[in-house]
Amino acid sequence: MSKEIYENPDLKKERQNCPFNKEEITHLLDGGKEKTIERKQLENYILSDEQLKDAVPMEYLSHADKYAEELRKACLLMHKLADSPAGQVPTLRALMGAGLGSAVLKEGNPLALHYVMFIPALMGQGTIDQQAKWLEKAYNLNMIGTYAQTELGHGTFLRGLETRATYDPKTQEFILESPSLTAYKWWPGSLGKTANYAVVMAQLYTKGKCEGTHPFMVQLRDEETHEPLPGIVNMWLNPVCISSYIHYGTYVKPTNSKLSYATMVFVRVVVCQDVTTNLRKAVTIATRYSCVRRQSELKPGDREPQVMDYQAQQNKLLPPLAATFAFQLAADHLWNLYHTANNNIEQGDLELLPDLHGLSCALKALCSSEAANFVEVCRQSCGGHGYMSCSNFPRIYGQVTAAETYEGENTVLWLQVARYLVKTRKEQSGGLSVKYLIGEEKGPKTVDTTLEGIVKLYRRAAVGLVDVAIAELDKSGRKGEAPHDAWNHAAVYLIKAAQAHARLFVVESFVDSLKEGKLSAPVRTVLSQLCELFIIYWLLERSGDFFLCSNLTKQDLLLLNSKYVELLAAIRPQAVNLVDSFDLRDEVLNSPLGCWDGNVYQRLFDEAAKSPLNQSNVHESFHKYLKPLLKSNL
Ligand SMILES: CCCCCCCCCC/C=C\C/C=C/C(=O)SCCNC(=O)CCNC(=O)[C@H](O)C(C)(C)COP(=O)(O)OP(=O)(O)OC[C@H]1O[C@@H](n2cnc3c(N)ncnc32)[C@H](O)[C@@H]1OP(=O)(O)O
Ligand SMILES: Cc1cc2nc3c(=O)[nH]c(=O)nc-3n(C[C@H](O)[C@H](O)[C@H](O)COP(=O)(O)OP(=O)(O)OC[C@H]3O[C@@H](n4cnc5c(N)ncnc54)[C@H](O)[C@@H]3O)c2cc1C
Repeated sequence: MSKEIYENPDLKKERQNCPFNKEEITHLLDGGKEKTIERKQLENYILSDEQLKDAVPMEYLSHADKYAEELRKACLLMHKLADSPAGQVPTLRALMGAGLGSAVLKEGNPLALHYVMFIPALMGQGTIDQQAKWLEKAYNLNMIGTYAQTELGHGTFLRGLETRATYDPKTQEFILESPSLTAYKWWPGSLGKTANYAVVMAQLYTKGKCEGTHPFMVQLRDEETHEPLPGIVNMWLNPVCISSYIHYGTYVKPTNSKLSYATMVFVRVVVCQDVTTNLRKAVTIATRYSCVRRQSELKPGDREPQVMDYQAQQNKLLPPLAATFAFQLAADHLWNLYHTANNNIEQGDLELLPDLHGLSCALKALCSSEAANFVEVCRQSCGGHGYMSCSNFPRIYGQVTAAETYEGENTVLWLQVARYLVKTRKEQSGGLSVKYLIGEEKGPKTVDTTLEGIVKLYRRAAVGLVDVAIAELDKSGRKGEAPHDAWNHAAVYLIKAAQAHARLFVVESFVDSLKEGKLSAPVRTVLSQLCELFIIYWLLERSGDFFLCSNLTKQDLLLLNSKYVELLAAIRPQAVNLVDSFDLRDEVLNSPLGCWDGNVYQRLFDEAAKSPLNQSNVHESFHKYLKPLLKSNL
C-alpha cells in the first residue's frame, strides 16, 4: 500500500484553488519550459546519488573534516559532469552557485574559483596561444586554479597592490615577489590547500617603470606531490604574463587599462543571479513556515492564527518575495548587456564598457545588500527556530553578506557608479544605460500614483540626486577645494545618487518585463501586484529622496501607504503558491522550516537528534568538569 504523503493541513489549504498556473512562473524563472525540464533532470541526476549525501550534518565536523568532505563531493561531482544529461556548461553553472551546488556542497565548493574566476580570466585575458596551452588543461581538471588578487594590505585599491612582476629582458622572464607581509595574497578561494595554479594580479615593472596591475599565470604547487614550489611563500619564479603586453622586450599598452579588470565584471554580473537564488531560498523557507506556524491570538477567543495572517508578517515577507522577481528580471537584463558588451569588446568596440562597469557595480551592490537585509528579515520572521543552524538561514545569510564585500566592497562600487553618473550627466554623452541623464527631463508637476507615474518619480529621483551631488561638488570647487577633497566631501550624496540609479534600473526592468512578457492573465495579475507592491515599498522606504527631487506630497504618501497595505492583503492568499512556483527542492532549501510538506516540528526534532551531544544522556565532560564543580562547595 502506498505510504500516505503527509502534507501540513494549513499548507494544503494554502495550495487549494491557486488562481494561476505555477508552472508558468517556474518556466518564466528558468527561461522556458525546456530549461525547466533540463533543470529537473539534472537535479534528479545529482540528488539521487547516495555518495553525495552527508553521513552527518556538516556542522558537527571539524574544520579539516569539513574541507575533506566537501572536496570529496566536489571531485565526485566533477566525475559526474561528463555524463550529465544537461551537458557540461549548464551543469557547471548549476553546480557553482547557490542553487543545486549548495544542496551538495553546504560549506562551499573548493573548486568554485577554478570555474568562476580562473577559467574566465584565461578566456578573457589570455592570448590565443595561452588559451591553447591552458584552457584544455583547465577544462580537463589537469590543473586547479584560483584568482589571487587581494593581499593582506589591499583588496579594494588595485593600483596599490604590492606584488611585483619585474620583467627581465635577458632571460625574458618575470620575477614575481611579495616585497612585504602586507603583500601576501590573502582571501583567494582555494589558494590555501586546493589550487596548484593561480592567476596572480601584480604590478608589472619593465625597464624600471611600473605599468600597473596585470594578470600572471603562476604555478603554486607541484602537479604530482601538490607540495608548494620552492620559494612559493614569498618568491614566485617563472610566472607568465597573461595576455602578454611585452612584445620583444617592449611594453605595449592595452587599448583600455581596465580590460584587466574584466574578470571581476563577469563575477559581479553572475553574483546578482546568485544572491537572488539565495533570497528565493530564504523567502520560501520563511513563507512556508509562516503558514505552518500558529501563534498568539488575533481574534479574542479564536484559534491561534497562522502568523502569515498578521499584517506585520506580510510586511516582512511579501516585499522580499516581490524582490526575488525584481532582481531576477534585472539580473537577466544585466546578463544580456554583459554578452552584448563582451561581444563588442572582442571586436575592439569598447563603447559599452563604461555602461557595463557602471551597471554591474550598481546591481551587484544593490542586489547583494538588499538580499542580505531581506534574508535577515526572513530569519527573524521565523522566531527562535529561524536562529537554528539547521534552519539554513545562518548559512544563506553568510553567503549573501559575503557578496556585499567580495568582488568589490559595495561602498567602493557605489562610488564607481557615481563617478560614471556624474561624468554622463556633465558630459551629456554616452551613458547608453542611463539615457535619462542625457537631455532635460521635465518632471511631472502633479504626482501620478499609477505604476507609470511611480516609475517617472523614480526617474526624477535618479536624475535629481545626481544633480544634487554635482551641486555639492561644484559648491566645494567654488570654495577652492581640490577635486579629490570635493569628491570625498560629497560621498553621501554620490552614494544616494548611485543607489537611486540602481533602483530605477530594477524598477524599469520589472515593469518593462511585464509589458513585454507573454503572460497568461492570471500570472500577469499576480506579478503586476508584486511589481506594484515592490516599487511602492521601496518608495516608502526612501521617501526622502522623492520629496527632495519631485512634487510628492504628504497626501500622495498617505495614498501610497494605503495602496501598499491593500496589496499586502491581496497577495497574502497566493504567498505559498508563489514560493511553490520557485520549484526549489527540499534538498536545495536544506531546512526543516521550509520543507514542501510542512512537517516542521517532526523534522526539527529529527535534526536535533542528530547532534553528537544527543547520542548519550550524560556527556563525558560532566564527570571531568561539572561534577567536580558541583562537589567543590565554592
Ligand atoms: C556561473 C554561475 C556561478 C555563480 C556563482 C556566483 C558566486 C561567486 C562566488 C565567488 C566567491 C568569491 C570570489 C571573490 C573574488 C574576489 O573578491 S576577487 C577580488 C575582487 N576585488 C575587487 O573587486 C577590487 C575592487 N576594486 C576595483 O575594482 C578598483 O580598485 C576600482 C574600480 C575601485 C578603482 O580602480 P582604479 O584603477 O583606481 O580606477 P579609478 O581611478 O577609480 O577609475 C579609472 C577609470 O576606470 C574605470 N574603471 C574602473 N574599473 C573598471 C572596470 N572594471 N571596467 C571598466 N572600467 C573601469 C572607471 O570608471 C574610470 O573611468 P573614467 O572614464 O576615468 O571615469
Ligand atoms: C568570502 C570572500 C571571498 C573572497 N574571495 C577572493 C578571491 O577569491 N580572490 C581575491 O583576490 N579576493 C577575494 N576576496 C577579497 C575581496 O575581494 C576583498 O575583501 C574586497 O575587495 C574588499 O577589499 P578589502 O578587504 O581591502 O576592504 P577595504 O577596502 O579595506 O574596506 C574597508 C573599508 O574601507 C572602505 N573603503 C575602501 N576604499 C574606499 C574608498 N575609495 N572610498 C570610500 N571608502 C573606501 C570600504 O568601503 C570599507 O568600509 C574575498 C573576500 C571574501 C569576504
